Amino acid sequence: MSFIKINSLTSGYSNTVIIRNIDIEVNEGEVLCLLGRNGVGKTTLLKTIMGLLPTLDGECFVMDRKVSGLKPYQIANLRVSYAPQDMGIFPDLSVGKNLKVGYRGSTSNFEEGCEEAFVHFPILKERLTQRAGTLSGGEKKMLILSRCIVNQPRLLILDEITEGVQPSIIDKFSDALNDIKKKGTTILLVEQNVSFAEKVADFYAVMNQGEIVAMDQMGRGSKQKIESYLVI
Ligand SMILES: Nc1ncnc2c1ncn2[C@@H]1O[C@H](COP(=O)(O)OP(=O)(O)OP(=O)(O)O)[C@@H](O)[C@H]1O
Repeated sequence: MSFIKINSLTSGYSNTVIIRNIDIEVNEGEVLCLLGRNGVGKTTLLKTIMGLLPTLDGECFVMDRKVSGLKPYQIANLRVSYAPQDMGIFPDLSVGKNLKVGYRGSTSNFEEGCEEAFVHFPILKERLTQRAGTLSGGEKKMLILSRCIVNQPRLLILDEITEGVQPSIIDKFSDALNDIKKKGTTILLVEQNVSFAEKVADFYAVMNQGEIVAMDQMGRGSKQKIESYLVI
C-alpha cells in the first residue's frame, strides 16, 4: 500500500500556479528526498501536502485517506509531523515548553518521545530551561526535528533540516533519520545537501520550474545525476 500518494497535484499562491502535475508515491517506511534549485517549488509542494496552501487541482492521500481539503491540524492528527524551513519555534519559550507546545497528545507518550529525541540530541536535555531564541542555529534545527520526533510520527515531512548546519550536526541528523526510518516511519524531505540525501533516502525526485523532472532509486551514481540537474 502506498503510504503517501499524490496525483497530478497543482498548487500555488493566489492566482499564480507554482507547482503542476506532481505525481508521487511513497511506501510505508520509505524515504523520498525532493531536490531542486532555489525557487522551483519544493516548499510549495510540502505546504500543499500539509494543507497550508490550497490544492488547485489533483489530490493527495495519506494512508489511503484523502487529505487535500483538510485543515493542517486534521492532517497533523493523522500523525503527520512537519518541520517547516522557517522552523516556527517560539523564541521566548524554553526548549522544554517548545517541545510541549508541539506535542499533539494521545498518539504517543510525551516523556517517551522526549527521551527518543534526547538519544540523538542530548544537548537539548541540558538546555530544557533555556530560551529557545538563544540556541545556536544548529541547536534550533535539533529542536525543530525533536519536536517532530516527540510525536512519534507515522509520516515525517522535513523542509531543509540541514540548511546552515555544520557537518558534525548533519551527521547526527542522518543517524536520527535512519533510526526513525527503522521504526517504520515514512519520510518526505526537501534537501539541497545531496550527500545528506544520499545517506538517508531510498528514492529521490528532482524538481525544476514546478515540475518533477527526474525520479529514481537512490544508489551508486545518483549523486552525479542529481547534481547534473542542479547546475545553473
Ligand atoms: N507567499 C508567496 N506568494 C507568492 N509567491 C510565493 C510565495 N512564496 C513563495 N512564492 C514563490 O513560489 C516559487 C517557489 O517557491 P518555493 O519556496 O516553493 O521554492 P523552493 O524550491 O522551496 O525554494 P528554496 O530552495 O529557495 O526554499 C518562488 O518563485 C517564490 O518566489
